[in-house]
Amino acid sequence: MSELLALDGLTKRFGGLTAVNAVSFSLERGEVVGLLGPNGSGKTTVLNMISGFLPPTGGRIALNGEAISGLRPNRIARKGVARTFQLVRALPSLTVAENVVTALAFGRRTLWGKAAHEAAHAHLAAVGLAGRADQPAGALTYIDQKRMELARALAAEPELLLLDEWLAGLNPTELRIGIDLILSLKERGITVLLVEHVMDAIRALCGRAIVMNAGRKIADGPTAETLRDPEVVRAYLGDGHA
Ligand SMILES: Nc1ncnc2c1ncn2[C@@H]1O[C@H](COP(=O)(O)OP(=O)(O)OP(=O)(O)O)[C@@H](O)[C@H]1O
Repeated sequence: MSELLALDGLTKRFGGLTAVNAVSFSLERGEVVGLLGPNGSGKTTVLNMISGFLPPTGGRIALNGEAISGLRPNRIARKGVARTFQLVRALPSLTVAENVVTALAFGRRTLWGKAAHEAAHAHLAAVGLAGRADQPAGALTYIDQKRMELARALAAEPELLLLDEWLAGLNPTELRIGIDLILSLKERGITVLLVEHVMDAIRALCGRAIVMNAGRKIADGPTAETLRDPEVVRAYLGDGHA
């Protein structure tokens, strides 16, 4: 494996609040890694800095050895980083396929016309939405909105995919489908960093887990071991989960 992403001393301050405090970690190509921690510990802020939605206050981010810290989101997307958001961002009056076509404009290769529609259909098929391509996005069920969001992220042909609580709100049957979809991304060689509170999903998907508390990284290692770490249990899981 080779290193895809490296964070070095990454810091974000909002006025007097240090939301992310000197966080360092790296991701190897092909890894699926969980980024965990209590509410407000800084996880989404880390994703926002990697994807360029927030400029870091300090520290460095490198993708494939190249500094990307502070670049704008569209530049970072073109270098191979895609993300999902905590709240699904869709254009409800457009069709499902059109929603994916709009995302293609922000990817690594800009596609137009027939090529764009063919690529959109391929991404929809990959997430199990082939039959819904021509429906309005606003008519989709919750799990299908999630699938569409994933297809939109895949439209950027990412090397690194950042999932921000993508599995939240799914029922147990849907959760199984969601986990299988993320596993299919891993099989395609996509590196995934997922912020998630669903521990069953973390255990099923992530070989490694990184845990944050109050802006700092407090643990980083094999998932089972990390979830037993006394500091992680105290700060995040509570005794019931241990
Ligand atoms: N744009 C912002 N301006 C000011 N404060 C912010 C901003 N974004 C985040 N924060 C603060 O930074 C801290 C970390 O927030 P963040 O959303 O990164 O946490 P999180 O670990 O993702 O939490 P959750 O699990 O609830 O999503 C919180 O105290 C939050 O209120």
